[in-house]
Amino acid sequence: MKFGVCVFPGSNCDYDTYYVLRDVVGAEVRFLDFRETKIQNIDCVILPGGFSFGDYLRAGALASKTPIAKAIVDFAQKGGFVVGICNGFQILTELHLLPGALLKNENLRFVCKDVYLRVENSSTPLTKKLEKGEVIRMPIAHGEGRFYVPEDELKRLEERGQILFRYCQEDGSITKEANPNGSVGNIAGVCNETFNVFGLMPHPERACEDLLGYYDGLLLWYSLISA
Ligand SMILES: NC(=O)CC[C@H](N)C(=O)O
Repeated sequence: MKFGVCVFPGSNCDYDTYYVLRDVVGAEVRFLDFRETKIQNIDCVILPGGFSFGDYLRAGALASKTPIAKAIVDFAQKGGFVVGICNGFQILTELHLLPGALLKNENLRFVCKDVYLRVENSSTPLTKKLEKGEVIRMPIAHGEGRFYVPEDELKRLEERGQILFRYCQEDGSITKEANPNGSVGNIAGVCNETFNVFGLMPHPERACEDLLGYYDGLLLWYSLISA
């Protein structure tokens, strides 16, 4: 599987993602500039974390108006895999490739900490190496991560299996205390109806090496490369 990592002005997880895919996972990967108009010879596009265009207007809003964003919509509509991490997730909701919106955190603060995530659907290309109900650990670092969808849409997402991860306690219980930003239903990650576009606020690329203290993020990349 060939990966492309998008680079916007203000991206700051682009090199981490590139490094993990190339040096830890051993995959083929190249950078994609935000001015590019076509995505060729790539199987999976990663929209990395960061502060694209300084988060002006809303996080992800300006990046969603770039040439590469238009190409990503086309690529996704043709069935290509797209993964948005944190700011990438925000860009994908702005593009309406993923449902809902990411609002300012409930406490109006930037939150940077480790979280536990419960796997809600383990039969998607991003989660197939995980077990349903399994608890994994990764860091978060965001100011606008409160996932919101109206009640009826939330129900539809649950019925279709589009919820990938929920913030939980270490034992997997879903509680208000485990929710770092006030996301509806403790939701940390979702996918589209056709299971080829994925978004999550936690950072799997920062959880791939023993040296950093965790490696659960690797399971997501291994899932994708075996998809
Ligand atoms: N780590 C990130 O990608 C940060 C996302 C975004 N800039 C926010 O603060 O919400």
